[in-house]
Amino acid sequence: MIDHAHPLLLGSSSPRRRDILASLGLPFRVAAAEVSEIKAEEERAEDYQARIVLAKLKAAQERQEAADAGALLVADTEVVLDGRVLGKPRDLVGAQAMLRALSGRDHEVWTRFAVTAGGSGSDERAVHAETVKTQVFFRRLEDDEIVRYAATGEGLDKAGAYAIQGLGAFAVARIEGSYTNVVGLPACEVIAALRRTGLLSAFPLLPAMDDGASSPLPGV
Ligand SMILES: Cc1cn([C@H]2C[C@H](O)[C@@H](COP(=O)(O)OP(=O)(O)OP(=O)(O)O)O2)c(=O)[nH]c1=O
Repeated sequence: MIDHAHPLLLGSSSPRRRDILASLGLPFRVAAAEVSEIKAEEERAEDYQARIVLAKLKAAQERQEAADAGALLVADTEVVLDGRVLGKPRDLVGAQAMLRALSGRDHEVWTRFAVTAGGSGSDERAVHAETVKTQVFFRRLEDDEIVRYAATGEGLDKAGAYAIQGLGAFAVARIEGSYTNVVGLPACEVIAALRRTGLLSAFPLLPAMDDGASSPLPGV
C-alpha cells in the first residue's frame, strides 16, 4: 500500500506522467522502464498496447526501487486514427504527415495503464490494467501551420506528433473524455484503480493522517 514510507514507483521516462502524478499529491519515485516499442505489422492496436504495458510493468518490477514501493504504475499512450496506431513521428517530415492526417477530423487517444503492488516478488501479484479512450477533434489546419508547428519539435517525442498541453492546443477544437488521458495518464481512473485495488487507502493523502498521527481535519 502507498504511504510516505512506501511511495508509488512510476515506471516511466515521461515528464508529462510525472507532472500529472505530482499534481495528485501522491508520494512517488520515478524509474524509467525502457522497452522497445515496435508494433508488428499484423498486430491489433489493443494487443500491441496490452503487450507494451505488460513489458513496461515487468521492467518496473525489475527495478531495485520496486522492493520498497507501495505500488507500481506504468502507462502507454497511443493516438489511434481509423483503428490504426500512429506512434511517434520518426522526424519532421513524419510529424507533418501525422498532422496532415489528423487535420479536420477526430481521432482517439488511448492510454492504457497498469498498477500492481510493490515489494519483492511483486511479479506474482495481481495486476490491474485498463484502457481509457478520449476522442479528440482537430480543426482543419492550414499547411503553413502544420509545417511551422512540426518545426517547433514539440511533437517529436509524442504520440500523434502533437502536445495538447502545449502549442499543440491550437489544433484541438474540443475533446470528449479525460484531458489528462491525452497528456499521458488518466488521473481520475488511476486514482480510482488504486483505491479499488486497495493500493491506496485514502485520497487525498494528508501527511499527518498517513503517518498514523491524528487527523489535521476537524471531525475526521
Ligand atoms: C497525444 C499526446 C501525447 N503526449 C505524450 C504522452 C507520452 O509521454 C507520449 C507517448 O509515448 P509513451 O510511449 O506512452 O510514453 P513515453 O515514451 O513518453 O514514456 P514511457 O514509455 O517511459 O512511459 O506522448 C503528450 O504529451 N501530449 C499529447 O497531447
